[in-house]
Amino acid sequence: CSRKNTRNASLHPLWQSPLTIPGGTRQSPINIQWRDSVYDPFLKPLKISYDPTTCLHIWNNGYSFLVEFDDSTDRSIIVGGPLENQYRLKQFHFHWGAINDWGSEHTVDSKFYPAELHLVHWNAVEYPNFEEAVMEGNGLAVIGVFLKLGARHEGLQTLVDALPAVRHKDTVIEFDVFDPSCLIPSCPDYWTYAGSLTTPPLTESVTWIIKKKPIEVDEDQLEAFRTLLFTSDGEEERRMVDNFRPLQPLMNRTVRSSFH
Ligand SMILES: CCCCCNS(=O)(=O)c1cc(S(N)(=O)=O)ccc1C(=O)O
Ligand SMILES: [Zn+2]
Repeated sequence: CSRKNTRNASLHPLWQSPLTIPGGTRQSPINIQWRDSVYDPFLKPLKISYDPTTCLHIWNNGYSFLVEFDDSTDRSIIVGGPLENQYRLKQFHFHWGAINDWGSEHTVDSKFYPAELHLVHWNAVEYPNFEEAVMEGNGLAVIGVFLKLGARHEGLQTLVDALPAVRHKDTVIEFDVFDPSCLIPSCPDYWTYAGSLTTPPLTESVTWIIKKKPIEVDEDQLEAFRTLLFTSDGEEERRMVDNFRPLQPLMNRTVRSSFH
């Protein structure tokens, strides 16, 4: 995908909040320049163990659609990789574009993918709840997975089939069994860097783990994302597209890779 200068997400109504928080030194998303990333032989493989029955519901929160999980126990966790502790799965969501030329939040060598999946986890070893973890430098760990146009993704289809039920902001549907590991590439390679939430409160509390390999989804599945609405039932409809934050300055950060 080539970078389009018509990508005016920074002017998008979604981003009333400041593009970069004043004094922010580790904001997300960023461009990952492959040749500038540094192989770290001490990075461990990321261990992912999700219990599909911890899945609760899908809801449209007016930014994206989120699949939320029961994070009251350690049944769905990640450990290893760059992480000192184990982190509990809270939710996953996506960012996507109006067209296939852009949509991801992170870029690789300035290339955009049409969409990006984020699996949000929090450090339940050191913090009592998610809200507190959101405010701490090592509070969150988000796995990022790029989506590229290709073959239909059967695991994603069960999610896509539920989207009409959450078309409007603040609608929710029960979704009681789903294993999100089917959305994560089997290739173990990832980049990792210290960053932030890409939506308010934009806190600098995220250890980002960005998978090198994308997953493939087909055009119909991307189009299904674009049928969602930012707006509530009864409001003038605004299609939920381009729900990504513009790229932020790398500043004094190094992106590490788990691979040569
Ligand atoms: C207590 C305030 C939490 C705000 C952030 N919530 S979150 O689940 O971490 C999240 C992360 C992200 S992101 N892109 O992973 O930073 C996007 C949306 C949300 C959300 O709340 O919808
Ligand atoms: Zn996100």
